[in-house]
Amino acid sequence: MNVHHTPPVAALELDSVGFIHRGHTLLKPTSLRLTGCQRTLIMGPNGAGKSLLMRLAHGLLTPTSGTVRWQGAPPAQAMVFQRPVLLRRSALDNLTYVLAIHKTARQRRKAQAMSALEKFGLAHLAKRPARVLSGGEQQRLALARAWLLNPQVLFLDEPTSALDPAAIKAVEDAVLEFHHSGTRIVMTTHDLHQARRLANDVLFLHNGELLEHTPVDEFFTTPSSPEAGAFIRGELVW
Ligand SMILES: Nc1ncnc2c1ncn2[C@@H]1O[C@H](COP(=O)(O)OP(=O)(O)OP(=O)(O)O)[C@@H](O)[C@H]1O
Repeated sequence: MNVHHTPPVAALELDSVGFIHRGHTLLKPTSLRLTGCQRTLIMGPNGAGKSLLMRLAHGLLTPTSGTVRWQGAPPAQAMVFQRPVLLRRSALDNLTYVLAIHKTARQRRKAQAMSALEKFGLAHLAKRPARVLSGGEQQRLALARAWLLNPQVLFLDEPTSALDPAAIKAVEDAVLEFHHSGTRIVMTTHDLHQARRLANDVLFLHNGELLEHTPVDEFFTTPSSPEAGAFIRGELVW
């Protein structure tokens, strides 16, 4: 199945990236740089601008000011959403469809798709309509689909917020699997425990402003903004 990459992933640079909608500043000018094969967790209360920042970084939204730039060739990217968008087809066909779009030879599609289903513990559900799968199974199917794209950067927007602990564990294991194969991870979460488990570094947003970009240990032990401190203590309600 996928031949995972070894070349270094291009750095992503945001230079004074802002987003204003109908006169409201939703993201204040934000500059940051993501390099290497890190797991970056974007944290902050509801409405802080986490998803917005991620969509701008992924290129789903165009900033109203500033620039989003890859240093070098833009890498293969995939994005996993809070609620997976799946086709009204079987789990297997959701995957072979993606392979067809990416022009994988017809005779190789089924084997590759089955291999991805196996990797994410879904082989026994291959024939089941994707839309009747449980929330956790659907999310794993979305991850299997992303795996087939062999992304160098994987963006995940609160992929576990609707899941129970066992399903959360399965998704987190899958995220680590991507990372081990050389994929940079950029993920939003509300969950402090999840950030401690997964993050190398943390981006902390509050009211549309990036207040911190720090290694995870530093974020939890010596946050530099009072807002991050309050968030960590559970005092910043959302
Ligand atoms: N494309 C858009 N057009 C207009 N407003 C937007 C757009 N995307 C997000 N917003 C607004 O920007 C603000 C930040 O939204 P965002 O979804 O980024 O927050 P968040 O930090 O991810 O919050 P949550 O934790 O609730 O998901 C919200 O007020 C939202 O309504």
